[in-house]
Amino acid sequence: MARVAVYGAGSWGTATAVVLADAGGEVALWGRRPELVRAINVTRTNPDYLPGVVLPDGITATADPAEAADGAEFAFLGVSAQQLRGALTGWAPVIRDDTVLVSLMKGVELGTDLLMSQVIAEVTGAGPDRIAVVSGPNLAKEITARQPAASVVACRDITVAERLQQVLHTPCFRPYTNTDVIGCELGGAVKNVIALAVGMADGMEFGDNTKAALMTRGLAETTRLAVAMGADPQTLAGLAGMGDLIATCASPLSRNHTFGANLGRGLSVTQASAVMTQTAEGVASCVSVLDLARRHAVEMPIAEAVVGVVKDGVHPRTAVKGLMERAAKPE
Ligand SMILES: NC(=O)C1=CN([C@@H]2O[C@H](COP(=O)(O)OP(=O)(O)OC[C@H]3O[C@@H](n4cnc5c(N)ncnc54)[C@H](O)[C@@H]3O)[C@@H](O)[C@H]2O)C=CC1
Ligand SMILES: O=C(CO)COP(=O)(O)O
Repeated sequence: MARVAVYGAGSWGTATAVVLADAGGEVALWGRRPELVRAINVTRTNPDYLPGVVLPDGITATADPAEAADGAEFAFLGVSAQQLRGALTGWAPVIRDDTVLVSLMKGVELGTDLLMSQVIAEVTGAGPDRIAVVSGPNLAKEITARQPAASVVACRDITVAERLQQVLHTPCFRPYTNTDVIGCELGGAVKNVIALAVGMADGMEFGDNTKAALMTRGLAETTRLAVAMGADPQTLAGLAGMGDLIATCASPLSRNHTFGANLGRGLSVTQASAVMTQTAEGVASCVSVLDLARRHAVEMPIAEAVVGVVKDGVHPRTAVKGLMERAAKPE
């Protein structure tokens, strides 16, 4: 039986703990608020993030990072991307140097433009064989309802990816291995930005043609960036790319889509932020994504339009007009 730690008792950390426990793992779920940890252990639910979902017996919550790390083969990291560096700096001293660090996050660090695997490497000094990523079309609520889903587990060391696949494999959750860590991470981070754009289109009551155009051209610009950064374009055609883009852009459960829809309906960024209780990673990461694009001389017009709306106060309708007025070009 695998002994694993999950750091972050939010929506996705908790849902991942459920998958790991369903797969037979003994799971220590670290939460930063002792009152939530107590509530999880007493009620066997996470009332703040996944109310109504009964947590399997294999999960024990703790507020002590050392207790969570004790004997863990894998440490899954599930806080919001902009908080990872600070949080991991606190946990790193208690995590054994043979524990594999697994990013659950879909964001790019502001200021450094680093992917989460790169932040993990920088903070802990771990090599590529100790850093992995889980990414794919995995909306937490559907996962905890045990609806059939697939995902990607990526590590440069395929044997580590295969072991990770085993510890996450359940009758409802089917992980595929990959060694393209950067491609998987970029697929996850950039689809959040595209989902903001699709959400805006929904909020402005545009129809499916608009959404299909944004998703398809969004995937094209994601793939351009990923290839420029050394990823395999096939990764972006898979679950961590197209798969996650479809789920996130289509689902009202997506926080990024919801945030974008509120902007499209006319809310300001401040108003849209005020009604969010969970993380919408694209809102911060769009800036780092665009930065990466500029550094790698890659055109990302949709990401640029999203940054215009989210950071520079451009009206979503003006942003659409800007996209439509771009010079005509071959596909
Ligand atoms: N919810 C979902 O369906 C999925 C989410 N993800 C990704 O997982 C990551 C986490 O998202 P969610 O769990 O959904 O967000 P969430 O908003 O539900 O939870 C975030 C968690 O991070 C914790 N946290 C925030 N700042 C912290 C800090 N400084 N120190 C320690 N803990 C801190 C919060 O207490 C909370 O437990 C994101 O990158 C998201 O893109 C990936 C796949 C699915
Ligand atoms: O990553 C997700 C699904 O795969 C969740 O998307 P949101 O963060 O937009 O809810």
